[in-house]
Amino acid sequence: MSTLTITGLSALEILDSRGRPTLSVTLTAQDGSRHVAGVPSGKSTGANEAVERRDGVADHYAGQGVEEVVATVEGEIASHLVGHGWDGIWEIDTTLCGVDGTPNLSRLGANAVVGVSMAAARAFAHASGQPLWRWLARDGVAPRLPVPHFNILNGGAHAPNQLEFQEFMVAPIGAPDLPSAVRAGADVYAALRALLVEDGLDTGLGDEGGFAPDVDVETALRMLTKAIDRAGYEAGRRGVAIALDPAATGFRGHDGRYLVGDERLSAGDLIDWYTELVEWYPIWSIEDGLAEDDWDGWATLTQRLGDRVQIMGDDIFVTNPQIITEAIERKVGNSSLIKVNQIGTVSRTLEAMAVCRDAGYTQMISHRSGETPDSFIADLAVGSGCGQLKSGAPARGERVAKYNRLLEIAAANPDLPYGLG
Ligand SMILES: C=C(OP(=O)(O)O)C(=O)O
Ligand SMILES: [Mg+2]
Repeated sequence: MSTLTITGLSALEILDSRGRPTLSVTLTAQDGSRHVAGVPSGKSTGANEAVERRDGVADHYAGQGVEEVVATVEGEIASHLVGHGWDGIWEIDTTLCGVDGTPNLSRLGANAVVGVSMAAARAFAHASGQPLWRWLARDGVAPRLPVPHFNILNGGAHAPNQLEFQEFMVAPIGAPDLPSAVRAGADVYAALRALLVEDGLDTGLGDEGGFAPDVDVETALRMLTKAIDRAGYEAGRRGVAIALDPAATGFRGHDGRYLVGDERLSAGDLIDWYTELVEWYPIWSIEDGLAEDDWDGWATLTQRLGDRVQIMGDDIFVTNPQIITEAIERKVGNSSLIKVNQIGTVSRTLEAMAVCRDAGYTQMISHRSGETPDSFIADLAVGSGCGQLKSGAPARGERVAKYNRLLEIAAANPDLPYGLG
């Protein structure tokens, strides 16, 4: 094991992909090497996520800044970390959580903590002489190149249209290798653009780089299926499948009904509709199909569709090992989305993934809708061997940075397997 002595810690307020303030953290190690992490930021956040801290006063250009968070990294956090030798990321992360003292990192800010934790992980990888993905691989886990899930059609909180579902992703599950999968994502994205133009629909983009036309859910699914075909791929698991993130908390009314078009659906109605959609379209995964507090509905959804599609929790699980453990006990979902900033440290992220693995729950590593060019999650997806990554459309620099990092890893490591595993 390599010991890491931290000699410096600094932070900077930068902009994320939405033009909102976020921070980058730079950690300097004893050998003079510098390790930088860019902090992402979600918009459709789960109620139980670790808390992103922002300055109290909304400022003139982009909402609330993070200057106080920058000061916390350089002041309080640095005072606990700099000048000490550390034996592992667990030790640093445990110290950060202890110094924070709250269950959700709200005092220091999860954005401060996660930036330091990611930079520290990079420093440990460097000290061990390994690429980040290999250093992140834990005992008993076989690294692999994940199936990229390209979010090419955006709705919900990420787009100005009326489309209820937040994300319509294409997943080249049947591609022979990672480069072919990335090419397939780009081909389908281009085909969808052409279809939108042909139909006179808007080709403006949502927050994650997918198109944001004003269409309803079934039209979106029809267009996606057609785009897959038009691009020359087989629609379905042997070729390019569809994954949905309805992010259902976002279209649930105060009375607990789900508001879709003119309809006010119960959880049961919505589950019936999902069952039909899975029948009619090549859907392989549904994330946040019901609201985050609708645990009974989730159990029913899992019972009804869990043996046919991946039923994945995002807002409901928030990458929290305790919540995922409860979900496993209650047979809620069969898969978890994994977002590092949702739980706040690299160690707790790895713990959440281990809990999933032990229970046979699949996992998908995820970006946030507000991103930087940081490609940490690409390495995490490979090292964890989970087989799935979502990072938005195959366009826009902050999204493409992750897919391009996968391509780099693939090129340098031709023996790494590709696929769901
Ligand atoms: C990536 C997502 O969105 P956000 O980052 O806004 O939570 C998501 O809901 O899966
Ligand atoms: Mg989600």
